[in-house]
Amino acid sequence: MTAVMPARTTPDQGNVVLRAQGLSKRFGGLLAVQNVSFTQYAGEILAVIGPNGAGKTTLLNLLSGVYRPTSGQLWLLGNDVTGHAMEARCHAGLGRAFQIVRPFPEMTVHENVTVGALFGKRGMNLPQARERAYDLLERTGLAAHADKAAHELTLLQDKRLEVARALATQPQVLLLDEVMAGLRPAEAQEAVALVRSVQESGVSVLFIEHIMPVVRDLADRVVVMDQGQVIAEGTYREVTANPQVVSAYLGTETELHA
Ligand SMILES: Nc1ncnc2c1ncn2[C@@H]1O[C@H](COP(=O)(O)OP(=O)(O)OP(=O)(O)O)[C@@H](O)[C@H]1O
Repeated sequence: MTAVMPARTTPDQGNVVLRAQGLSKRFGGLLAVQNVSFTQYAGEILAVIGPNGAGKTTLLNLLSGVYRPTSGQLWLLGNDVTGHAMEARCHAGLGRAFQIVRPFPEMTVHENVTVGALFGKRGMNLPQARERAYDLLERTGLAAHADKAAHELTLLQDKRLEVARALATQPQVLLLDEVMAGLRPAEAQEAVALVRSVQESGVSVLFIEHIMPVVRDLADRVVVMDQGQVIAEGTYREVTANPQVVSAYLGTETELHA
């Protein structure tokens, strides 16, 4: 896969959008996430990678509020949101797009995004939400499909819809859970360009991804997890040269050096 990236937006390191401190999540006897700490800066695209079962999705569920942590704290835009439910985090500026795309299948593409706009921002009335939805369909390349039922979309269009729905909630931080999964390389490039355009619009992005060329092309910084813990953090080049990371990926199907 070749990189066709425009110049990167420089993250604002004086401005923290997301800070996790000692986050842990226990499922019975299993510590799926152990004492995870990281910081995300405004405008930054942060990737979370790691072999299967490393705890990435569980971490994302802790960030978005699907799970409460067993211990640890989370700050969003300087506010402690550790005890906040998903809806409250969404209203506070955290958006999420899921790996398994789940729009309302019988509603149109435009209606699906309108629902996102109504859900995210308190005080937005229906005409405003409908207009915002049209803007987002333009931005995500779905305008021509606005009146189709959501179930008629292709996989790539579904992913675009999921990003549009998450953006409709007006997030300052967008969480993406393997949104490139199942895409062909050319489609993944289109999805990469979309994520880059999201960042350029001022939204910080945290994403989980298994496809290493995507991580290399998109991430300003990479957090590597293995067995629930953060084992490395740095640029793509730094973490893929880290012996602990190489050893964590040894014997997996993922080709670490894209
Ligand atoms: N709800 C749950 N109940 C019990 N165990 C769970 C639950 N969710 C995840 N786990 C376990 O926690 C560990 C971490 O899983 P998680 O899905 O977070 O990893 P992952 O890094 O996202 O993996 P993958 O890359 O395969 O999606 C795994 O051992 C998994 O079986």
